[in-house]
Amino acid sequence: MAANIIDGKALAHKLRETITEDVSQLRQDGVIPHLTVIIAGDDPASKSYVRGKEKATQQTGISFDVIDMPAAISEKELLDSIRELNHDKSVHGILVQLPLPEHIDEQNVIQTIHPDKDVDGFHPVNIGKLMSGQATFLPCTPYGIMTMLEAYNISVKGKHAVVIGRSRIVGRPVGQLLLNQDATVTYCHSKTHQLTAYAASADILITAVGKANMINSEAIKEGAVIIDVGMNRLDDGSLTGDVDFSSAAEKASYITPVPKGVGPMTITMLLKNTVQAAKGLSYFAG
Ligand SMILES: NC(=O)C1=CN([C@@H]2O[C@H](COP(=O)(O)OP(=O)(O)OC[C@H]3O[C@@H](n4cnc5c(N)ncnc54)[C@H](OP(=O)(O)O)[C@@H]3O)[C@@H](O)[C@H]2O)C=CC1
Ligand SMILES: Nc1nc(=O)c2c([nH]1)NC[C@@H]1CN(c3ccc(C(=O)N[C@@H](CCC(=O)O)C(=O)O)cc3)C=[N+]21
Repeated sequence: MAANIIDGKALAHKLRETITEDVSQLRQDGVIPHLTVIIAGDDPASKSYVRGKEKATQQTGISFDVIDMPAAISEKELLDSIRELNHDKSVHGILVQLPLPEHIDEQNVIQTIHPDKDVDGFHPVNIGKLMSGQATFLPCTPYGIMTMLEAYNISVKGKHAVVIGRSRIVGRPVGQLLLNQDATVTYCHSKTHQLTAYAASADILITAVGKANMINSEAIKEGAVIIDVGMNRLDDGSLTGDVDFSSAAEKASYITPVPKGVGPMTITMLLKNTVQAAKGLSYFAG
């Protein structure tokens, strides 16, 4: 079987048209949706992701600013500037780019962002709401994945979904969203025995690890849907996912490429969450 390619970039473009209309309506109503990004240090990959977010907000009419902090910033100073943004009525969304410098406690930072401005969906209150199926900001990458599956009419109900990776920002929440939609979910991670056997039993395989080509066709069931979240920069400067795309595409029914798969959807859902924050609403996680 030759797989259908899930075109995240094209879907992202289509969704951004609706977002642009929403922003224009909000602006007519006197609300200028605004996202503030905080970045600490000068990791080139983080800088490049933030530029991607800036470009996407500009394209859709969302107002954007970035607060650049030195890597040596104290945790207290970082938390103080988040508290200031929490009180600033012109700021609807706050995103602190991860990873943070090692001396800063990531969890303290996330918990300081007001849950109503947490457009990343990382605050424990928002995670708790997601877990209990209440309205909330969904984390952008898992939200983008669910949106892609829906757009391609891929039903998850009753299917075996295997998630490789259990991070708080990708693996865990995407598994929870799949479970909310009646998939049977298995999580795999670095301590999993027989990972290949689990992967090969997946109807839907989500890889969120960060290891180039760790999954090849041997670990894929005929007709499986493959969602590759991995972003790995190779020595030649090119980007690749966790899945060996060409061999996997021979067995899968659907597959996301890297780049132009999950990445553009992540940014689109951030735009959507920011507009939603500006409207003072949140979503239903069910
Ligand atoms: N496209 C997009 O929009 C986004 C892409 N990414 C990319 O997705 C990937 C994952 O990101 P993130 O979740 O933040 O990463 P983390 O590093 O936080 O998590 C990686 C996960 O992979 C697991 N893992 C590591 N090695 C293995 C292995 N050999 N076998 C099985 N599991 C393993 C880890 O297990 P353990 O828990 O046991 O350590 C961990 O759960 C990265 O490449 C990142 O760049 C991330 C965010 C957005
Ligand atoms: N607080 C926080 N929120 C995040 O959402 C967050 C974060 N920190 N830290 C890093 C990860 C990573 N991430 C990506 C977003 C878009 C692309 C993306 O657009 N990728 C393009 C390619 C980009 C390129 O060519 O460099 C693509 O896949 O086509 C990738 C990765 C968000 N993250």
